[in-house]
Amino acid sequence: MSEKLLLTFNAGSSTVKIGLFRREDGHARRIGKGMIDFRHKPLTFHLVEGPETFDVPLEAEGGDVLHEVLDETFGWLANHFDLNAVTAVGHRVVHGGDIFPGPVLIDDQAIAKIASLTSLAPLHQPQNLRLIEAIRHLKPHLPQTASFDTAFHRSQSPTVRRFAIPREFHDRGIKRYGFHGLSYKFIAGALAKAHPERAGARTVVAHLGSGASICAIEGGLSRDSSMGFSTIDGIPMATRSGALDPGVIFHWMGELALSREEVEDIVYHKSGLIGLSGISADSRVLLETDADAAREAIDVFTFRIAGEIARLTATIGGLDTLIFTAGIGENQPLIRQAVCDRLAFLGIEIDDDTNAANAETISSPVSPVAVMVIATDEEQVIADEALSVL
Ligand SMILES: Nc1ncnc2c1ncn2[C@@H]1O[C@H](COP(=O)(O)OP(=O)(O)O)[C@@H](O)[C@H]1O
Ligand SMILES: CC(=O)OP(=O)(O)O
Ligand SMILES: [Mg+2]
Repeated sequence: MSEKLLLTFNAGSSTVKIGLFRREDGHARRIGKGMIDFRHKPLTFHLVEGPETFDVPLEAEGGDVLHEVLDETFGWLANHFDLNAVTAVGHRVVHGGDIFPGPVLIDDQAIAKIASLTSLAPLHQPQNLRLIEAIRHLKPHLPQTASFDTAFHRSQSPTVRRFAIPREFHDRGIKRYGFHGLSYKFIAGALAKAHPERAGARTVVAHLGSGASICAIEGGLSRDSSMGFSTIDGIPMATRSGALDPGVIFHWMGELALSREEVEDIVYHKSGLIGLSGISADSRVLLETDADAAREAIDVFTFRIAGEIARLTATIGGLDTLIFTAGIGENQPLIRQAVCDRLAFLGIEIDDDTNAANAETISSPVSPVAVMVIATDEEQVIADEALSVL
């Protein structure tokens, strides 16, 4: 058995993306990918191998124990790949707090530390831990590694990271961490590779997926981001509110006597595009309907994105390159157009044809800010980081 494979898991709030990589002279080369979307029951495993895609219905139901889902998923993967060749598993872990400055090999101690950060990312961290435990259960001999979303943002200055609250809370971890770091690390690397002349410039990256955030990058380092303490912060998302006046929370809990769970459910699951429109959490659907509420949802979304890009531009003292990425950023010309129209005061100008084609550079030749579309690949970063610690 000469071939060595590496498996990666990218567990977000509602999906798990699986990557399969071949280890080639210290590099990880992607050979397959899959996705399970926990929003849709019965669960299906969406598998991509080269140009082919397969949608496989799963019998397992998910819930708190993922062994069964993974066992079934491995069964299907084994039809396409030699899983006996898998020599390691890499995970995205959303919160590394101040504990993890970079990727680690997972052992009991690391698991305990990851678990200690659960209260800081209640939606993501338990899912990440469940996956790690499920792999330990199914394949106890396989080494596992963790790559942290927060690690990329540790280069932000104390001024950026501090909330204007009493100092004692900052010392107890109530500060801005930032997320989607694996995606931003990938984009910073891809920009440096494709356009070394742009790599050192002032860059803002808009990661617009179901979860969405924006990051200001300078010289490949994170300087500021729209997400701070939690994954609710910043711009509105598919189902999350984005930044919200804390007075609204007091009103809900005080005047309306809603419980913490009810408030959490509103801001994490019932807000953003689904809350604004009452129609769908998927911007594709909203762009295709004529309903006023759908148009308004997109307007609020692009208004808040443009506002945040402007704020981040102030953090890095100007803007040379604006990059759109993730599901919406990579595939939705109308959203990119609407955001860029709102940023026309920066001189930004989009070319309609290249924008419609999702081309790599979509700004017009006269635009002083280069506007780009780069596909992100968080799994590639997980795989590369896994190899770096194994
Ligand atoms: N091919 C596509 N065309 C248009 N929009 C898309 C496409 N793929 C994904 N999207 C949009 O991106 C969103 C999901 O983005 P993604 O980056 O996969 O999110 P996440 O990782 O948070 O699950 C979808 O809700 C949809 O609005
Ligand atoms: C950090 C975060 O919100 O992740 P996701 O978009 O994968 O839910
Ligand atoms: Mg994601």
